[in-house]
Amino acid sequence: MPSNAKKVAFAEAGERSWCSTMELFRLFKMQFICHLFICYVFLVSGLIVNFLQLCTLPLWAINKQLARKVNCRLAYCISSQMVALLEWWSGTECTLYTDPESYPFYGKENAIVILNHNFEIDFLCGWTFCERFGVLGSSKVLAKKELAFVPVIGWMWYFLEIVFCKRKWEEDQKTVVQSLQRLKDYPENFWFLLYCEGTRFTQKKHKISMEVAEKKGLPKLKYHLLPRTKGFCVTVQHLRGTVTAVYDSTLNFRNNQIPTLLGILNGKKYHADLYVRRLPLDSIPENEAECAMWLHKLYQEKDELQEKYSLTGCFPGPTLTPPCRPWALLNWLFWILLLLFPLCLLLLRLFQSGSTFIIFTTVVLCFAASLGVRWMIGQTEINKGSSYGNKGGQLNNNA
Ligand SMILES: CC/C=C\C/C=C\C/C=C\C/C=C\C/C=C\C/C=C\CCC(=O)SCCNC(=O)CCNC(=O)[C@H](O)C(C)(C)COP(=O)(O)OP(=O)(O)OC[C@H]1O[C@@H](n2cnc3c(N)ncnc32)[C@H](O)[C@@H]1OP(=O)(O)O
Ligand SMILES: CCCCCCCCCCCCCCCCCC(=O)OC[C@@H](O)COP(=O)(O)O
Repeated sequence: MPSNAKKVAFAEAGERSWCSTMELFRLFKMQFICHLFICYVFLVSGLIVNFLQLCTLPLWAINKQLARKVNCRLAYCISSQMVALLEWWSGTECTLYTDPESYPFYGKENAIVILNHNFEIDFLCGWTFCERFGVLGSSKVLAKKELAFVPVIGWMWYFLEIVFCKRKWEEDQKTVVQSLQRLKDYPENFWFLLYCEGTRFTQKKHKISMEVAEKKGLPKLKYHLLPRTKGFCVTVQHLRGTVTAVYDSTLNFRNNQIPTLLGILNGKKYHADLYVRRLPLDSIPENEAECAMWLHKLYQEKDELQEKYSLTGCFPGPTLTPPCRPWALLNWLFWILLLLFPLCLLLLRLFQSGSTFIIFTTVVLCFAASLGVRWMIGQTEINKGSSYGNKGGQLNNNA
């Protein structure tokens, strides 16, 4: 065989074996036993971190700023595991479309992030960008109160001073303002995420919110629910002087993919596109009614952008994707190695004991834990979402 043909045959054989290895790895990632192990690491490490967070309580009285910094690092141990799952396990790619003048500010200032709420893993893509710009541990959100009770993540959020709301303004106003005031002297750079739509997009919620838009004389949106303006206005008002910009962010997935957390756990690769516009906070009106109108106008622009994306399959402008950092993976590997040994020891002891009762109890406990994790994953699923936004509600005259 001529040497060139030999080289080609060699390269082809190499490629074939690479492909079959990747195929095996793909099948491996879909195995239930892998998911069980990932969830075991997440749950046990999460509960350890929650316990350590609890131990920082006395520190808050002595040195509040130090306690906050410690809690940011502890929270990173939990949230970065989910980011590692997205980046390294599923291999999902995240592309950032933004202008080069804004890029140097990301991660170097406090900002309010506005994001569309259409996907089950939009929060995870948000976290991924937080990780890449070094603000994952300190990232904040205006979250619905129900999430505070989710073990691990919800409990971690208490110590991160996350702002919770019941989505009933009369009850929320006081607590939301108090929580925002507390962030004024936060010792780490943070991004404060606001899903102004207040709930995830469903056809029913969209139809109802467009009826509200019509009654308010606002233009209809095709890809977004009508934004709720109170949370945004109050955040801008109370974080003025603390945050310097609003990051108007729009997320989409290539080829009309509908990503899910279960898909990520199964190793399914997605491609996320995020478009970010940096808007200086000074450009946002101080007057509440004007601020609300500003937000409605922003959502009209976001809607036009989504229309462009659906026509062209990409956002306009340059892409400047921050590189994937190794820390999330290293943190995950650390917990895997730490928790693998006691698990093996436990399983060994279990089978050595030969006791049917102990083995049965362990199987029942594993089953209960996996049901618990399944419930947690359910929190991210749109079809299990709340009924908030399914009713039009009363209208005031001011938009
Ligand atoms: C460089 C990279 C950049 C970016 C990277 C991207 C992101 C990374 C950033 C940070 C990551 C951080 C964390 C992420 C991790 C996890 C996040 C996970 C989840 C949390 C998400 C949630 O829980 S979302 C739900 C909770 N949040 C919100 O609801 C926020 C928005 N809502 C508000 O602001 C509300 O105003 C409120 C909650 C404060 C109060 O709500 P309420 O309903 O009581 O009052 P409203 O005044 O808003 O509503 C009444 C008015 O609305 C009109 N109305 C009635 N029906 C409808 C309807 N169906 N649709 C629209 N409007 C309606 C009604 O007429 C009233 O009108 P008024 O004229 O009287 O105002
Ligand atoms: C290493 C990783 C292991 C993964 C396995 C375990 C995964 C456990 C995941 C728990 C995730 C809990 C965090 C939930 C964040 C959900 C964000 C969200 O999207 O909330 C919805 C609200 O905005 C609106 O709610 P609706 O009114 O639409 O209803």
